[in-house]
Amino acid sequence: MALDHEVLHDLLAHARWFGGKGRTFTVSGTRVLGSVGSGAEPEVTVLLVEVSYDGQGDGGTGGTDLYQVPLSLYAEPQERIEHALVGIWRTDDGDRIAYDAVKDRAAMAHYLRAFADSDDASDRSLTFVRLPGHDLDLEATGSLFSGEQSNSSVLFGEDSVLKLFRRITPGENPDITTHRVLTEAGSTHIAQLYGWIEAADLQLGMLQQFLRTASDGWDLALASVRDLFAEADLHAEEVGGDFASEAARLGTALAEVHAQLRESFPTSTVPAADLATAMGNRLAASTEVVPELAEYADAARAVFASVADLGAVPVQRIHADLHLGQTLRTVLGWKLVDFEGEPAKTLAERVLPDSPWRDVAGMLRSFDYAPHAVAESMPEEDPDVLHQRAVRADEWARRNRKAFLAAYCADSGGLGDTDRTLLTAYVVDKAVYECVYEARNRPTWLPIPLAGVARLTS
Ligand SMILES: Nc1ncnc2c1ncn2[C@@H]1O[C@H](COP(=O)(O)OP(=O)(O)O)[C@@H](O)[C@H]1O
Ligand SMILES: O=P(O)(O)O[C@H]1O[C@H](CO)[C@@H](O[C@H]2O[C@H](CO)[C@@H](O)[C@H](O)[C@H]2O)[C@H](O)[C@H]1O
Repeated sequence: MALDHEVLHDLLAHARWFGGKGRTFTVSGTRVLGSVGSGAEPEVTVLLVEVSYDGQGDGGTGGTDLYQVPLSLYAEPQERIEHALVGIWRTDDGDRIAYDAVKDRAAMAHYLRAFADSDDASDRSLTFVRLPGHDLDLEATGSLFSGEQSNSSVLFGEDSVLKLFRRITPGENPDITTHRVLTEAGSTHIAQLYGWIEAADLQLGMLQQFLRTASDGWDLALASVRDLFAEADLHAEEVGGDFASEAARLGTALAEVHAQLRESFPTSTVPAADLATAMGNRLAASTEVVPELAEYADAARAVFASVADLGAVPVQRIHADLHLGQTLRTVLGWKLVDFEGEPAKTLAERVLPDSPWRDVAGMLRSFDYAPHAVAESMPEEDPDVLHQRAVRADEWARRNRKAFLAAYCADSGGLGDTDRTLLTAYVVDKAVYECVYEARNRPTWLPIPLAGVARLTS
C-alpha cells in the first residue's frame, strides 16, 4: 500500500506547512498510522512520512523529520475535490484515488464522528480522546482555515477547530498538554480543549473551542497604528484607535495565565549563568546567519553578562513563542493561542520550563514590530513625513509596552531590579532570534528587529 515517494515529495515541497522549504530532501519512508472512520467512503488513511535532508547547501545539516499526511481514498475520481488530488494509492486489491483529507469535508466528518464516538475503542490504531463538558455539533461542516499556518486547522462551523499537527515528534506536544491543564483549571484566556488524537507516543492533533468573535491581536494593533499615522497632528492617546487599554488587558491576561501555569506544572530554578551562556551562544550562532549583528555583539554580550550574577532564576511552563499574532480579542476578552513553542526548537527543548519573562519579552518586541511593519508597507520619500512617522512609531510602541508591562506587574508590586535585568536580556535575545527568523523568512523585514537590537544595545 503506497503512494509514489515522488508524489509525496511534490506535495510536501509545495505545502505551506512544510518546514524544510529551500532545503534539498528526499522522502525516505512512509508508515500508515491508522485510519479514521468505520468503513464508509472515503477511507481516511493517516500517513507518517519521513523526509531526509541533504547535508549540503542552504541550511544543509542533514537529519530527518516526520510529517503527518492524512489522505482521503476513493475508488472513483471526485470532481468536487479535484483541487485536492494527491495521486494514486496502490493496494493489493486495486488502486484508490488519494486526496488531501483536510480539504475534503467528507473526510473531516469522519474525524468529528470519531471524536463523538471516542468511547468506542473499535479502532485502536488511532486514539481519539475527548474531554467532558461540551456537546459537539456533529452537523457542522469542516472547512480548511485559509491563514498562513505551520499546521492545518479545520473549522467545524462555529463550534470547534481541529488542528492537525504536521511536523510530528514523539512525545508530549505542549500545545495539547498546556491547553488541557488550562482548560481543566477553568482558564478564561484560552480556547477550551475538547479533545486530541494520538497514535502510541505520537500526538497528532487537537480539537478546540472555535472562538467565534475573535479578532487577531496583530491585525488590531496594525489598525491602531494606521489610525495614528493618519492623524499627523494627534498623539497616540488622542486618536480613536488607541491600543493602550487593550495592551493593558493583554498584560493582565498573561499574568493570570502565568499564575495558573505556575500552579499546575512543576516549577524549579536554573542558574542565571546558564541562561546568560545560552543567550550568548544563540547570539554567536545568529551572527553566523546575520553578519549585521556583529556590530552590536559586544554590547549584547554585556547585557547577557549582567544576567550571569543573578543567582537562581525561577522557571515554569510558559507559552514560549508569544507575540501579538498569537493573541485573539473576543467579546469576552483576550485569548492566547498556539502553545507549541518556538518552531525551530526541538520538542524536548520546547517542554522545558523557562522564565515567564521570555513571554513578556515576546510581547514587548511585538509592540515594537507593529508600527515598523505599518511603516514598511507605506513607501514614503519625504524626509519630514519619514521623521514624523518614526517619532509616532516610537511613541506608539513605548506607550503600549508601558501599558502592557504595568498591567502584567500590577499584582506583583512592580518590576524589581532583578526582573528588569532579566527582562532586558530576554528582549535582546528575542530580537536576535527575530533577526534570524526574518533573514530566513522575510528578508525585507530584517531591518525591523535589527533596529531593535541597535536600540536595545545602545
Ligand atoms: N480556537 C480558535 N478559534 C478561532 N481562531 C483560532 C483559534 N485558534 C487559532 N485560531 C486562528 O488560527 C490561527 C492559526 O492558529 P495557530 O494555533 O497559531 O496555528 P499554527 O500552529 O498552525 O501556527 C491563529 O493565528 C488564529 O488567528
Ligand atoms: O507564529 P509562529 O509560531 O510561526 O512564530 C514565528 O513567526 C512569527 C511571524 O509570523 C514571528 O513573529 C515576528 O513577527 C511578528 C509580526 O509578523 C511580530 O509580531 C513578532 O513580534 C515577531 O517576533 C515569530 O518570531 C516566529 O517565531
